[in-house]
Amino acid sequence: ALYTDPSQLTKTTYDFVVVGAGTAGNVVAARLSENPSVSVLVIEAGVSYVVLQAPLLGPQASVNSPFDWNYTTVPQKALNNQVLPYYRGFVLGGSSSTNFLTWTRGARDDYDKFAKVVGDNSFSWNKLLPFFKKSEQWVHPTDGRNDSGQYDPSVHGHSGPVYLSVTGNLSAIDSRVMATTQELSSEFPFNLDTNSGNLLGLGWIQSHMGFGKRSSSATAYLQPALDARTNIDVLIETRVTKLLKTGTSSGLPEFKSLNVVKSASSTPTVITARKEIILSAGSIGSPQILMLSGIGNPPELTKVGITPQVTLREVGKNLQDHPLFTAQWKVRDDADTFDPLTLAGVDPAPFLAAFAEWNANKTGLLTAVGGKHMGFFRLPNNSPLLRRYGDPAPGPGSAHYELAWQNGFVSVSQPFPTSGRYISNIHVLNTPTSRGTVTLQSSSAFTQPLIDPNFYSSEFDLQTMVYAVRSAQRFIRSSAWSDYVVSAYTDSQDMFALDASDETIIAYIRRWTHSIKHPMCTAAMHKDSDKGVVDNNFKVKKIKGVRIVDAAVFPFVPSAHPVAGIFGIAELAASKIKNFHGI
Ligand SMILES: Cc1cc2nc3c(=O)[nH]c(=O)nc-3n(C[C@H](O)[C@H](O)[C@H](O)COP(=O)(O)OP(=O)(O)OC[C@H]3O[C@@H](n4cnc5c(N)ncnc54)[C@H](O)[C@@H]3O)c2cc1C
Repeated sequence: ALYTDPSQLTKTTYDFVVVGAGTAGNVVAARLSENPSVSVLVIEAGVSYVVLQAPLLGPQASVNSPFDWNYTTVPQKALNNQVLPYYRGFVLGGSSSTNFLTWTRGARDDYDKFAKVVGDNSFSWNKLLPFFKKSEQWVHPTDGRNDSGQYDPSVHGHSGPVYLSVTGNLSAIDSRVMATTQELSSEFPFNLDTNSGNLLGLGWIQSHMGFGKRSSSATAYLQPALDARTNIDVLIETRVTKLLKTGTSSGLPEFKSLNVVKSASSTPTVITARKEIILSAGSIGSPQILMLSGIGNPPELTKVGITPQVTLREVGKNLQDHPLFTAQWKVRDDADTFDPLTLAGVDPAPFLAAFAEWNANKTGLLTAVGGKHMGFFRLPNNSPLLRRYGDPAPGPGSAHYELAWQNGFVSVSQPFPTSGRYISNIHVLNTPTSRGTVTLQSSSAFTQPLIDPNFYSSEFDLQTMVYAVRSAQRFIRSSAWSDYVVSAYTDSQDMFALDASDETIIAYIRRWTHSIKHPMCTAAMHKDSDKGVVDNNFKVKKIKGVRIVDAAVFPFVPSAHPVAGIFGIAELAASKIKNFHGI
């Protein structure tokens, strides 16, 4: 059943207690509850999800929204000391209910390196592929077009819970993008399916949506489990404030209870797990809960008035994220872009009509995300950057940077213009070498932690983005765009000038970079007992009774968008936990 207050629970002891009904938490909870003899409670700080389902409205789900934690970063030195918004889902489904729906697993090399770092072959690409497939169900796009030639069916799942498709509604720029892959095939080769393990090249964007709607871990895993089973309960709008030590096991402190509250002033209710607590509160929430429980780096805990209980120095360290910025070109006034729906101050009629169509039939413009293509690329082998700094990529099949094209004005940081037609380039750094932190600024679970992604603290990261800009410039100057693109947009004019210096490009990057919202690795898995926070079975080191299953456990950020990988890793974790308990 679904509860909104701890006082409504009919019991406070369950076999498994999952903290966070987010992307990974719902996978684990749903899989564990497949066994009717097992009881599962999922605790979620955020709210119920029902809205947030129209794919094109993805970005509206997070910005200043009640479905988001509305975190901010500490001032970013390399970004002119700007404080950035740092979005995280605060809702059933977590960030899979508020994200931009892009579904990429990453490269075969990313996971083969993962397996090496954690000393467990189950994390290699070949061993993970069945779990990636287990989470997905390929469906055809809502516009009814034939999607063959736009993905490879053999590398996808066809009966899993999460709907996956190439996005509906072809757009005016698609044929020009495809023409560019032919004209500049050595720099931008076409890749039939960037989710095949072979990530590199330019392909059709795949999104976690089906039948015109977002498919999240709430709609795909949690809701069906709640509808069909009596052994799973979900408690929403309730925050876990700390884990409680309940005894010792094999000489280690055991934490099998936790405190939950409705608000900062409520008296905590204690909830207990007979078997295990699974932390799936995400890369900010999971380390925060560990530190609030006295598990972390002792001097940092003492500083905020918390008595250290277990020394695990890497809790909250190793934060990795992909920086991103957008830049736009003005295109012909008669171009068929989505700008009439999205620009600031435009006539609301086209949007209202599109929304009415989506509401009635789940068809139309809102069923598509803003871009149809993305590409994953590497610095050239002879790049001076690789000579100077070494290659941080997990392997030669991993991407250093990503470019994507949107059929209209898109930005995560710039103000929107009020008129015109545009194409937007998205630039992402996929192998960041900067490392950040999540630390407590108070002993209260209601004070947001200090989040420092520490963007561009490494010169490699900044210079790779400069290379990405020059690459995007070559793309749009190919002949496919000569009768379409008019000029660079005002903000991008200097940067996209043919003779732009590195300094000019860097000034733009420092001004407009934001997070792509992929924070990971803050409770990293490592094979050595004195490194990282969890072992290869997702168990928190030096204590008993707690595992972490979410984005925090990745040892390094994959060289693509992470959500598909998180679903796959959560499927693997659920299978490991079930095997361990023989359920
Ligand atoms: C706006 C946005 C856009 C993104 N776009 C993409 C994209 O297009 N493609 C992609 O691959 N990735 C994208 N991402 C990233 C991706 O969605 C996340 O990395 C992923 O969903 C994280 O999964 P998770 O299970 O680690 O955490 P989450 O899904 O965030 O789940 C954590 C859950 O724990 C809950 N929680 C936290 N603390 C507590 C507490 N103390 N008590 C109780 N509950 C708690 C949270 O409310 C949340 O529901 C985006 C993220 C955002 C926010």
